[in-house]
Amino acid sequence: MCLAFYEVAFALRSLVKQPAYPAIFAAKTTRIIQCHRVNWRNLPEYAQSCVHIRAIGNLEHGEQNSMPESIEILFVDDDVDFSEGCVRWFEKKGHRVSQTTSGQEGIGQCLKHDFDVVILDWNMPGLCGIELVQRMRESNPDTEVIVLTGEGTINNAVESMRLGVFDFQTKPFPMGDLERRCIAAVERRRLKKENTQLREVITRTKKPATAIIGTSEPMQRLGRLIDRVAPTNKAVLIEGESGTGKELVAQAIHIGSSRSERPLVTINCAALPENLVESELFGHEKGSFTGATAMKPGLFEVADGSTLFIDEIGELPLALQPKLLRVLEDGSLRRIGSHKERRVDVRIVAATNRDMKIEVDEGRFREDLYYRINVMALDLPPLRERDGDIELLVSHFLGNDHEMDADARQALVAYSWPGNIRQLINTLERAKILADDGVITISDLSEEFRHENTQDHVSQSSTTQFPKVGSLIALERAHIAEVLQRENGNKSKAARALGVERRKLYRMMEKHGIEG
Ligand SMILES: Nc1ncnc2c1ncn2[C@@H]1O[C@H](COP(=O)(O)OP(=O)(O)OP(=O)(O)O)[C@@H](O)[C@H]1O
Repeated sequence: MCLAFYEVAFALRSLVKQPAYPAIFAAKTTRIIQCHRVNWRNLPEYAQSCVHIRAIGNLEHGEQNSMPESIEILFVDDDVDFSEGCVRWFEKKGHRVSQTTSGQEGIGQCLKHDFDVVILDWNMPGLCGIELVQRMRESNPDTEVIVLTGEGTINNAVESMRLGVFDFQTKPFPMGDLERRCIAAVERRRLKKENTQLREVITRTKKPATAIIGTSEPMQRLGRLIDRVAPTNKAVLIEGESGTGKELVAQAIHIGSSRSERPLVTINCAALPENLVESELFGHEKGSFTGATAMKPGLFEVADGSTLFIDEIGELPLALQPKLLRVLEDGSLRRIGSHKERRVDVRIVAATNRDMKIEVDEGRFREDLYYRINVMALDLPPLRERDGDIELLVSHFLGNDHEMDADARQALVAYSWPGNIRQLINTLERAKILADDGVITISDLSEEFRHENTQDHVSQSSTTQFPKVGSLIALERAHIAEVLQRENGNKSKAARALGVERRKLYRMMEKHGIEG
């Protein structure tokens, strides 16, 4: 059978003539409110005249979604026979269904659990329809609400749409259609979530993923391991010195997984003040601490269905480690200030430049968490151990507008690269600026490259270029930049040299706009 699918919209211009809708008019002027699919025959006559119908497609039964996934549904209806019938029908279809007979209980359940869809009756003793929908939307803004009522007045329909319910239907309503509406509601929920994810990721992503360059033996081995591990759902721990490309490897693992259509979400534990890490990862409710002016989902929720890359996991505060362990064990978490248990499906890829075994031995990292994140370990070799890769990387990062003479190339190949690929990129960027006529010579490289094979890259003659006159802030900036350069971008070493914690160094770099 071929079903015509209609999107029915109430044209506001007509509705505003009805005194019952001034609030909508004030808020949305000429916009059209979506009313989704309604039973045309059930609409009161005057409503038909102000309804705009647009066919959005013809679908064969079952064509819409070949195999509906299991949906978590809550029925709130005081008609026990009706809702028990619904529960049985939906359970047979493989959905997970709960049921309550009062609005108050329904809200209680929603506070404890994150349902995909709530199907509720409009007229129940105690809370009226509007109040119930309002409270549901407040407590669970992500849950889609479908109203199924015996008294479908246009007034109620419009009020519910205004409150953001997904659909408003009158009883009796065929079960098959109700299931299709639930599937569509879950799709809207998924799209909303994806939208949040994308926005979050866009604000965080500095640049698109880069190809991993390197044909040396250790890099070929790494490539094979990435191919093996990427399609699994297993947690991966990437270890390696600073600047060896750990973030790039995390991106490659995500791209090679079945989650690649969703964005990779990243958090750097060292770049955030300790007290913000928990809220970033797990989210918080409004008012749960000073400054929590609005509810905010954490990155675990943002990464639901995708991969979360936890950079510098060795910096994760000890007090938070049990909470992370719990998500890894059963996918459950609670936002700060909330009793509600939420479930997420997130793959963890973590990275560190610390020796995690030492962290465990010295009591800074929980052993049980270490084994959870270390299901598969990838060890990134330092650049000095990648035979032949320096030449490839130099050619790649030189680009088409610059050349390099043989002496300069030789100096780069002979160098030990303590700051790895990041240092190599910075070295080339600097040399490109200094090069005459686009040709880089040895004189365009800094002092340490001119002394072949020098391991002591901290040149005695390299003096800090402090501004002669200037503010304390400018002095601080110059000093941090100089120490970072001297340590070839290695933040752990730079932090040690500056006598501050790594986390503090990140904040100072951010404050001064120093790139890492
Ligand atoms: N094999 C590679 N091919 C091309 N570019 C690379 C490669 N490895 C690293 N890079 C580049 O080097 C820079 C540093 O890499 P990345 O940030 O992934 O290192 P990291 O190991 O995560 O560093 P940190 O530990 O300091 O966070 C990035 O610009 C990255 O794109």
